[in-house]
Amino acid sequence: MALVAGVDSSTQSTKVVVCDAETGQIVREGRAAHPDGTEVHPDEWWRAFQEATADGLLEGVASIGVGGQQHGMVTLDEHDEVVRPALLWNDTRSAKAAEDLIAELGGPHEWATAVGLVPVASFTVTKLRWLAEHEPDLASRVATVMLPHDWLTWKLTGEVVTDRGDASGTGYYSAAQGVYREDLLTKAFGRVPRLPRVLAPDEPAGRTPDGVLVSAGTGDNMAAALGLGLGVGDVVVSIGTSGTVFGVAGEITPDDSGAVAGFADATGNFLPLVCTLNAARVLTATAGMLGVELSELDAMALSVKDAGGLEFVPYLDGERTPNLPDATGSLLNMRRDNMTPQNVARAAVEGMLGGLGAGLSALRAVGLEAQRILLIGGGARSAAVQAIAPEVFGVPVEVPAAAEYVALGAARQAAWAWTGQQPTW
Ligand SMILES: Nc1ncnc2c1ncn2[C@@H]1O[C@H](COP(=O)(O)OP(=O)(O)O)[C@@H](O)[C@H]1O
Ligand SMILES: O=C(CO)[C@@H](O)[C@H](O)COP(=O)(O)O
Repeated sequence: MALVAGVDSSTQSTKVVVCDAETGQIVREGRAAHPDGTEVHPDEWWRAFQEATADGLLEGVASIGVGGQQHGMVTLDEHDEVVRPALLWNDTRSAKAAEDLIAELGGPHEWATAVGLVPVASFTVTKLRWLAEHEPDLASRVATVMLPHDWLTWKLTGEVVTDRGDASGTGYYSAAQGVYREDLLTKAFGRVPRLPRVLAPDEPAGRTPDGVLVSAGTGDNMAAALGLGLGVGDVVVSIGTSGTVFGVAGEITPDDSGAVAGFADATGNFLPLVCTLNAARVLTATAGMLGVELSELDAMALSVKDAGGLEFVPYLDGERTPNLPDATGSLLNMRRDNMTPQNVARAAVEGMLGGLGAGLSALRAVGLEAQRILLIGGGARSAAVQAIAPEVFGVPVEVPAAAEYVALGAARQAAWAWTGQQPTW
């Protein structure tokens, strides 16, 4: 049986699936945790990849693809050594750099038109400006800039390559035109370091020393879209470390408000996407505060029909959409009669989903149709999330069989690169 593998190197962990190349059936899986924090040395992702694939997990695999958390700034010096730990998508220290870059180009509309997004701290371009301003000695050593999935692909193949999906999240790549905007990178960083070559969706990146083919890889949300085989009218809500709401569009959908990022997908289309900083970890933090397991949090939230007037503003890690990097969370409208653990549990689920509901409205405002929601990610396993989501979104919500859709999408891309045909599974 011919095998392909897909990797999801996301914020909290690495997951690997090995599939039958013809049917897509999963035959083996592995996983390993990443360290916590918004600044992580890329070696940790390589360690996690090796741990997740230990004991022959990749034995017999002909082709492998890597999906990775978007936007993280990986910097290499002229000897290909990592210059500093990567700043991740959820690191908000470059919020001021984002504001400055917006002003310097003439406003949000100019950015949305140039690269399909309006800078916020998450995007690579703002992290590079931060580096140039705050760590000029390190900045001067930077020879190459890449993203987390590019770095893993490079570790596997030695090739400095990326795909248009992940490149579209940098803030210096125009997916609409298929070109790097070196002028914007120069504005942010003062010069243009070596950038990964952007591969076509089915173009292989290269081979591992053992001869395994490696596909282009992509960002984790693009890989999830590929894994789900998204169609028109489908909107995905992913509840992982980030909360994302996205769908496939045939054309770029610029949004001057900055709520919707006009990313590219992994097939040649676009992937308008709204991202919040506070998703599954709102539930884990609330469960921790209440001293209960996640399953008990679900039971508590479902034991009441509403939160009794409590409103949980879930900005525990600051927020990206809306752009409030320094915000904190709040529990509002407390009264002696409504301060029960059950109401707090319910308010946490409602508050977290509320941010994603606002994301759905923002997607509709740029013209994306939403006939149904597909709910995925670790947080989609929550019974309370599954039950309350239809009320919040106002459209039918389907929960596909629990699976690692990012890793599956990466495996599907690996099969595509290997056979030259998009797999039918
Ligand atoms: N049953 C559950 N209820 C709520 N949250 C869950 C449940 N199972 C897993 N999670 C949470 O999902 C998150 C991991 O989701 P995942 O999509 O793998 O994240 P990421 O891709 O960002 O690493 C963790 O924060 C974990 O606590
Ligand atoms: O920044 C974004 C999307 O723009 C995030 O969605 C990251 O791609 C991280 O994803 P998860 O680890 O939460 O899956």
